[in-house]
Amino acid sequence: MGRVIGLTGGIASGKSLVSAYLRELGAQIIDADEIARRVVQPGGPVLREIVAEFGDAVLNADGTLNRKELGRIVFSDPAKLDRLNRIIHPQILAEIKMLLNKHRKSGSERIAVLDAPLLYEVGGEGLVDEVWVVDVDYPTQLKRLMRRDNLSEEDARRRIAAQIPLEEKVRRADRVIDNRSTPEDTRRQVRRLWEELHRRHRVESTSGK
Ligand SMILES: CC(C)(COP(=O)(O)OP(=O)(O)OC[C@H]1O[C@@H](n2cnc3c(N)ncnc32)[C@H](O)[C@@H]1O)[C@@H](O)C(=O)NCCC(=O)NCCS
Ligand SMILES: Nc1ncnc2c1ncn2[C@@H]1O[C@H](COP(=O)(O)OP(=O)(O)OP(=O)(O)O)[C@@H](O)[C@H]1O
Repeated sequence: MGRVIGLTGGIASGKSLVSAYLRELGAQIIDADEIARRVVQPGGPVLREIVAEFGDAVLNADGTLNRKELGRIVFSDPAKLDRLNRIIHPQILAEIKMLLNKHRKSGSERIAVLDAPLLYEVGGEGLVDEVWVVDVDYPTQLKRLMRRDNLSEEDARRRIAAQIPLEEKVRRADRVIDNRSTPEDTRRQVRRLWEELHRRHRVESTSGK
């Protein structure tokens, strides 16, 4: 009851693609990137702390966070990224814990998927029942990231380097989805894992676990 899968991987490895399929299959998606955007809304303590640390240059004229500018600052300097993480990660984690508790307490049979690029980096694997990692080879990841976010090769490499290496995440994963090939191929793997999860689940409930 209330089972939770942690979905992670590298930047631009294909988590959004996989979580969209999982949603179609009936999963309830909890999106950490979306939570990260919510906790920096104007008027809140997190945005105030960010401005105190990085200055007014990280604000748009309307008082919202200038994400592009903050991204430029933190992804070119690991010490600055660390300072941002110390401000924002505790808030993101608290929000995730609250949503997962709500899901578990609801008694819902629905499977929840926590889509969190930094699940391992923030020590969040203990919050989920199992971890699925979306894998891709480095050249493909780099190419897709540059194209999607319109980044130079150097900037894309830096963003990839700001995370635990994907090979390590793969080693730590319970299940791995290989997203090197076509979206259709990935969809087939996701469906197989989803069916396997339900088979395991049924065995567990009939054996009284
Ligand atoms: C620096 C910010 C403002 C840049 O915003 P931008 O809109 O350009 O990127 P977006 O938030 O969509 O993130 C894109 C991808 O970058 C990667 N990424 C984001 N934050 C981080 C980080 N702190 N460390 C390493 N990689 C990160 C993730 O793979 C994410 O999916 C933003 O990424 C941010 O607030 N980051 C800190 C919050 C965080 O850690 N988010 C991840 C959720 S656990
Ligand atoms: N199998 C695929 N074939 C071709 N392009 C793909 C494939 N999977 C994903 N992409 C493209 O690669 C980019 C990255 O994928 P996606 O946004 O799903 O990654 P993500 O892991 O969610 O990234 P982030 O960590 O930044 O949130 C997107 O532009 C997406 O359209």
